[in-house]
Amino acid sequence: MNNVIISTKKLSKTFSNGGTQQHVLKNLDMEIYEGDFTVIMGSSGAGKSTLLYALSGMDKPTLGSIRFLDKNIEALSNDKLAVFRRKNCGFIFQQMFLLDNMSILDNILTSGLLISNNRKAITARAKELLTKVGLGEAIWSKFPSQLSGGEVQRAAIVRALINQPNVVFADEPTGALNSAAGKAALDVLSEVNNKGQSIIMVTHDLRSARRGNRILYIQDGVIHGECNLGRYIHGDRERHEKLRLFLEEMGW
Ligand SMILES: Nc1ncnc2c1ncn2[C@@H]1O[C@H](COP(=O)(O)OP(=O)(O)OP(=O)(O)O)[C@@H](O)[C@H]1O
Repeated sequence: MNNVIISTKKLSKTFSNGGTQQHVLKNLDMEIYEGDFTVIMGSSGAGKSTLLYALSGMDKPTLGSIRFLDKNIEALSNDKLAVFRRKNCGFIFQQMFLLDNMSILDNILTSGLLISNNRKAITARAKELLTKVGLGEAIWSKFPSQLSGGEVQRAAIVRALINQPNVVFADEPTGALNSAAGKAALDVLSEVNNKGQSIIMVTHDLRSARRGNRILYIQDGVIHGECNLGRYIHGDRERHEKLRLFLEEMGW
């Protein structure tokens, strides 16, 4: 088994909604392994996104700790956390908008140049990734407002991957994509995972979920079950069936 890259101890997240308290994550202990494509599933409202935000340091837990590499991220100041995230994390979240006043390519280069000053290499990588997700040259100079939702989503995926982060956090990365565009996006995620980057993805979509090698099912604020599928192999019907049976058992 690979090294642990993120672990939580008694992780709790409670929201106060109009005087009532909602305990979404409850004393949750879990580990994420380096190099894994971890998928978080569960019913709507179970707390999948809440968990993803906590693991990635986008949101602070109410109680408990999150060890990410050699840092307890819940204890970091906002500035230190921002530096840590920039160095180690890529985010594919629905609400992570691109900057409106910049072209698609510039949006991606701006992220890339935050941690590297090799403009030539960053530009080449950006163009390669854009092409892989199906965004050809014709749209590189367009502004986000001139693109469809699915095109923006694919550009956001490239932006998340440009710095080759240790961990890519993805929340329904294919949510706005049709079948072909979704496959292209998932192929890029599988490819970077095969090269060693860890991925943690929340999804409801079976086609996306079966890319993962480890599926975690969240229920009642804790990890209720897990399924190890092994590395993704294209066209492997057995793994699809194994995932389907696991989800059926979990009551999905
Ligand atoms: N910022 C917030 N303030 C108050 N309540 C919140 C907040 N964020 C999430 N919640 C509540 O916490 C619960 C879990 O939300 P979360 O988005 O993590 O669920 P999810 O499993 O990702 O759901 P879905 O699959 O529907 O996206 C929901 O009941 C939601 O309303």
